[in-house]
Order: sequence, then C-alpha cells, then structure tokens
Amino acid sequence: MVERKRWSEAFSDWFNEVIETAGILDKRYPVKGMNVWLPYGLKIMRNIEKFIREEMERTGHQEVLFPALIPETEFRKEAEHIAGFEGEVFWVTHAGLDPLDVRLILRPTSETAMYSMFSLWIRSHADLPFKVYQIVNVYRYETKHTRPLIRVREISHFFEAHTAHRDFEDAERQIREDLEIFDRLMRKLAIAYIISKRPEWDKFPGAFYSLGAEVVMPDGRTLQIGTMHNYKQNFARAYNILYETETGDHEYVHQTTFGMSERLLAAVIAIHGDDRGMVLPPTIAPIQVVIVPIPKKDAEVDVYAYAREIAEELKVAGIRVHVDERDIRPGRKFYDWELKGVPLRIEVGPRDVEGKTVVIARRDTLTKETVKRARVVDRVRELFDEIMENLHARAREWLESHIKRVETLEEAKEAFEDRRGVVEIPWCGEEECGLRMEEVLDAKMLGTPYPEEEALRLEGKRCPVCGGEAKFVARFARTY
Ligand SMILES: Nc1ncnc2c1ncn2[C@@H]1O[C@H](COS(=O)(=O)NC(=O)[C@@H](N)CS)[C@@H](O)[C@H]1O
Ligand SMILES: [Zn+2]
Repeated sequence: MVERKRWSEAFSDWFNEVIETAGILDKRYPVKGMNVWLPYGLKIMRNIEKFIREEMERTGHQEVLFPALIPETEFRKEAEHIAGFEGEVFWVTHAGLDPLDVRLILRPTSETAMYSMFSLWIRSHADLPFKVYQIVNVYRYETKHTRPLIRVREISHFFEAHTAHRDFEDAERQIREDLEIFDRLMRKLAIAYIISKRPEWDKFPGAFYSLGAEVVMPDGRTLQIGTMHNYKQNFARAYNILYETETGDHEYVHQTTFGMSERLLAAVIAIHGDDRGMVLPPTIAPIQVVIVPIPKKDAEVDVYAYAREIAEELKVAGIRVHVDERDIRPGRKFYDWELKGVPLRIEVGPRDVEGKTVVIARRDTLTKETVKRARVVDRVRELFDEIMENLHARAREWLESHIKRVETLEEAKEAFEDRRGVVEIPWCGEEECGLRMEEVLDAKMLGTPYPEEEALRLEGKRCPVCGGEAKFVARFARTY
C-alpha cells in the first residue's frame, strides 16, 4: 500500500498541489475564495451531479432555478436566519451609477429567495408534499481561511433541496428520505461518513434541528459534506406559506432543506487519494480506462491499431476510455494518468499484440495483471466492482479507526493529540457542559449520533464536567 500523507502540514500541501496539477481548479482567479473550474475537474463534478439528479428524479423532487439576487426586504423576514447570515452575505448596492433603493444580496442559500414564491405556489393539501431543488452558485463571505473546494466564497456547485409538508411527521419522513438519498450517493462515491445531530447552539439559522454528515480527512480533521434541516413552521410563519386542509382550515406548512456542495469532490480527492495523486471511483471518473500503447522500435506489429481496436470495443460497451497517443515516454504517461486518478490503465506492447493479451494496471492497489484480449470488457467491468469495494472498505476502515469512545476529558485530549478524528464522550446534555468540553478540548461538538439508538451503552456513565448522569454521547472533532 502506498504510504499516504496523513498530517495537516503534508495533507494540505498535498491537497492544494493535486487540485492544481491534476487539472481540477485554477486558484489564480483575482477574487479571494473564488476559483475557476478546469475541464477535468468540472467533468468529475458533473458526474457527481448526475447521481444527485438521479436521486432527485427517483424521489420526486422537481428541479427549479431561482434568481441569484434577493431583495433585502425578503432576506430580513426570518429573524434567526438573518442573525446567522447577516455577517456572511455579499451586497449589491448600485445598478450602473445609480444607488439601488432596495439593496440586493447575492444568495448565500435560497430560503429567502424561494419562500415568497412558495407562498404563491402552495395553496392546498393537494400541493403537498412540495419538493424542489436546484444546483447553483451561492456566495458566502467566509472569514475563516478559504481553501479550494472546502471553504470557498463562491460555492459554485451548491445543491439545495427545499420541501414543504402538511405536518411535522411528514417533514420527518422527508429527513429520513434525505438520509437514504445521501447514503446511496455516498456508496457511489465509496465514502464512509457519520451523521450527527447538531447541538442546539450550532444549528442552521432558522432550523428546529440540523443533521450534519461528516468524514474524517487524512489530517484527522472532519469535513461536513452534507446537512439536512427540519425547519418546522419557522419559515412558513415568516413567509406566510399556508395550505387549505381537507376540512377547509388553513395551516402553516412544515419545511425541510438538504444541502451539499463541491465538498463532496474534496472528500473523494482527500479520502481516496495517495502519494501519486487522485484515485477516482470508476462511477465518477471522466476517463475510466486509459490505454497506453508501448511501441518497441523495429517491432513490425502495430500497437496503436491494437490499442484503438480495444478502445473501440470498450467504448461500445459504454466505458469511458481514452488512448494516449502522445509522443512521450510511457512512464510519463503513467505518471499523468495516475495523478488524475484514472481507475484502470491498459498497457499494450508488441508481445501483447502477438499473444492476444493486454496488461491491466489498477490505480487503487497499483497491481497489474495480464488478461486475454477476448476477456477485456468483462474483466474491466469486474475490476470496476472490485475497485469500488476496495475503496469503500478502505474508507470505512479509516473512518472507524478514527472514532474513539472515551470516558474522561484527559483521554479525549490524548486521543486528539494521537490522531485527532472523532472523540465520543458521555454527556449530561446540558449546554454549559457541552460548551465547557469544546473549550477544554479546543474542538467543536459535532453533536450526538443520529439516529440516537445507535449510540447508547451509557448505563452508569457520568458527564465528565458536572458528574451528572450521562444521557447522550457527545462527538467532538477538530473541523474544517
Ligand atoms: N464555504 C463553503 N464552501 C464549500 N462548501 C460549503 C461552504 N459552506 C457550506 N458548504 C456546504 O454546503 C452544505 C449546505 O450548507 S449549509 O449552510 O449547511 N445548509 C444550508 O445552506 C441549508 N439551506 C441547506 S441547503 C454544507 O453541508 C457544506 O457541505
Ligand atoms: Zn454535565
């Protein structure tokens, strides 16, 4: 197994270098926190979005597209939401030379753009459940250290699903559906994750509760790669979103949202990558198989024709394949495609042409095997499945080896010094004890495991701050 770069000083350098050299983003754009998507990176992101759209289709969410500019009057309707985002929005104050009479904000997320329209669109129980989503760029004036894909000021692939329901129970059903959608998506990316219910003091502004999905990055810090929020009727009251019930009464709808972004790609790059660069799951790789002809001078066989014939057969089989005919050394080609994370490389030399064989090299295990020409398509497909299994197993092993259950703050501090990751501590549930633990550990409380039943084994356990009976397991981590 190739030694992975683990710790922050190596990992963040590795990450920034891969983003640049593998052709994902160009960070030289002259606005801080805003980057240019390069063709290869954009193709990967589009493949991820394809799976998101499939899930939206499967679960009856309709795609919409809202304006990016929101009038201040709309933005200021829900008190908690304003408080949460006021310091994070970009303002548009002029059109041409004229100051605007109503200032506009660039959407940081689209609740305040959508919900006045929901109020016009939703009239009756027959309109519910109402389920829409969009994948757009949103803008947040992040003041912490910006990082490509991870913490940007223009989130260029912001997925936001917004739903409305007749009651709390149906909104809860939607949250369960979001968790299932997310789990199916994570399987496609071979990513292992945990879901935590955010503490009261760290919910999404305007939410009744928030769930966060976290992965553990190679430097041991966690990255939030998805969130689901139950808003109850908080926004419906502020935006007057009412529906007529079967008995003719009028009720405020219950709402939820579900959000993800290009952080999904950050997680794929970070978690599956190794010292040679990216390792892409075949599900989202723009090129799934690269064929490298290896000519020998004065050998009369034509390795290029053989390579093209194999490429054609793979293409017809629906596999994304590329023949690298550049006039450079094969070793240089191997380097380039390994950096770009292409899951399989097929090498063909004169001996392969004569023997009707090919050599297939796996990117995830860096192993090679010789395969009969006639078996190429079948073997490639088998290897894709093996690679997905292997990547998912490695991701799960990594995650599970970075979650530690302790009983005291001292043990927690040791755990963080040792390998960071997620530390689970018994907790009484009182806010001041939670905040105290964050302070002592210099870490954020991710929340409590969700669904709760997974986490018990608390009998007799005490809160390490107040000594009170522990009712919850609290998760802490150093986060991005
Ligand atoms: N600055 C950022 N850069 C990249 N991704 C981000 C950034 N801020 C948030 N995200 C991602 O966007 C997801 C949704 O953002 S959020 O604030 O948690 N939730 C919302 O905005 C809700 N309205 C759901 S759409 C987060 O889970 C996180 O994965
Ligand atoms: Zn306590």
